[in-house]
Amino acid sequence: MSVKKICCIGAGYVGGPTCSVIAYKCPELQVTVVDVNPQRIAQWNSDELPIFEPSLDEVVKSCRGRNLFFSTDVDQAILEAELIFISVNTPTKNYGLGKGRAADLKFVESCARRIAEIAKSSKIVVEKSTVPVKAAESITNILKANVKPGIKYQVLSNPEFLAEGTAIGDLLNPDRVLIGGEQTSEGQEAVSALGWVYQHWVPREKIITMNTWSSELSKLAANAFLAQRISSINAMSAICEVTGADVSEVAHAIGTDSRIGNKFLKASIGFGGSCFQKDVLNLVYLCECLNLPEVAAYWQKVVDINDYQRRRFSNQIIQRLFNTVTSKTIAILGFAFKKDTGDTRESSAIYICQHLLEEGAHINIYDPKVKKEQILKDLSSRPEIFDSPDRLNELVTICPDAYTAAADSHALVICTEWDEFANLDYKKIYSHMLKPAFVFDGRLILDHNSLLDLGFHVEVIGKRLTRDISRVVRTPAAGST
Ligand SMILES: NC(=O)c1ccc[n+]([C@@H]2O[C@H](COP(=O)([O-])OP(=O)(O)OC[C@H]3O[C@@H](n4cnc5c(N)ncnc54)[C@H](O)[C@@H]3O)[C@@H](O)[C@H]2O)c1
Ligand SMILES: O=c1ccn([C@@H]2O[C@H](COP(=O)(O)OP(=O)(O)O[C@H]3O[C@H](CO)[C@@H](O)[C@H](O)[C@H]3O)[C@@H](O)[C@H]2O)c(=O)[nH]1
Repeated sequence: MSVKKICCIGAGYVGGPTCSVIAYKCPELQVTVVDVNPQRIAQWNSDELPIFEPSLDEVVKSCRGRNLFFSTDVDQAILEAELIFISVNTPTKNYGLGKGRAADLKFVESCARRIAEIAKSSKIVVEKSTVPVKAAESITNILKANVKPGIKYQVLSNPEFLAEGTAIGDLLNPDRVLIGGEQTSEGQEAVSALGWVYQHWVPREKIITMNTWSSELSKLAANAFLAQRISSINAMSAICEVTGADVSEVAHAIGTDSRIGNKFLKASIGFGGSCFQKDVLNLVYLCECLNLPEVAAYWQKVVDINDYQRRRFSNQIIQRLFNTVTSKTIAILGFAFKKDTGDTRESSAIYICQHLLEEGAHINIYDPKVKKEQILKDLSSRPEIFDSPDRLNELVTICPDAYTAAADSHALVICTEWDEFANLDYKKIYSHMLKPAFVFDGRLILDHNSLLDLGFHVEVIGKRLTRDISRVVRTPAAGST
């Protein structure tokens, strides 16, 4: 089947950037991204895109209206396209069977049903959303059960590996593109058709093809391995803080082993984002359903350690502030789940702020890209913390910059590794904070010795660093040798 028109259902963090890059690299293809959310589509058609992603603006503006379209007319786009990406959200189920672990596939299923109802010609349906193994089989069953005469469907798995904040670079220069399909001649023809789209810019050797189930599992496996590395280094960070070892040195030492590699070994306040926790829990649930309880327990620990790391960090703040933060003011720098994105889904900052709010702390929050309404919405996800509706607004202040957030605060907490936080005037910040002034670096981005010299009490993940210890280390005292 030759592909001329592509439709993508779901104009989110994946559908939007992925299809913009396809349109950018394949000018002869017409790409239409559709969504049921009219506000989102209006933003994609405006000067202020619904998501912040470096270089996304340029890519969208170079092809929007030429061969890239954003629309709410889902049916028309389905009707016209030969190839349809399903790129809708697959959140953790919050009801019924598998609640809190299984992926909720209701949006994926509704797309399959819509395609079956609308299509008047054969389609290649591409599962771009992250799904449990065998989801493609369910999509195929729905399509085939509703098939009209003369129409044929092929369902492919083509998971997305982009990371937010680097999405455009990841899409333009992917480590690999994975395509899973049926091991039949029609299946392989569909795999080739999708491969042809990517071959416009991705070298052929980076396009990996396999059976559908391997492809689906590979996506969950990749995220589970990445999340597991973070939980592993964060578990090491707890040992470091007790023993006096330095987690960055340990990460460097193990990362030079080419079998381990040096990426994804940055200790932190725990991984956030819409994917890692959701996908690891999805894997845990899959293992339980497959009667593999030991395997399920193994992966569950990756999430448990992440929860532990977040709680450990907020407990450390409370302990260092003389065991109480009640009515104290704490400045939180960064609310997004990582730098270079405005996305806050599952951000560790949410959990840390909620722990501090539970203790009655006042918090001043500054993030360069997250909007006030989003922060307040995220923090109110646990209404039981606030004994009255006004309490949230009483305890939380959203600030226009880091200096305002820090003024008159007892402590400054780095939650997101935004570059600008490393270059602030900490002398000025110190002079406007209450004393003793504390800095908690949850991302290991600050110059800790300079902060100590300015008079701050400094606490960092994975390293015991007090003013006194630092002095001993940096200026060997007489008689210490
Ligand atoms: N965010 C990431 O970085 C990332 C990376 C790789 C894979 N993924 C996976 O990709 C999928 C999408 O993630 P996302 O972050 O783009 O989600 P998102 O929530 O940003 O976007 C999903 C969009 O789908 C729309 N939608 C839902 N049902 C629809 C329907 N029936 N018809 C039309 N539109 C519909 C929603 O309105 C929403 O705008 C998920 O499975 C996710 O796990 C995400
Ligand atoms: O060494 C590290 C690396 C990351 N993180 C944290 O881990 C989280 C996730 O970061 P990252 O993986 O860079 O961003 P995501 O956008 O969540 O991307 C992940 O999830 C996507 C959705 O499935 C996949 O497509 C990507 O390949 C995968 O990296 C963030 O909170 C990071 O701060 C650390 O704490 N330490």
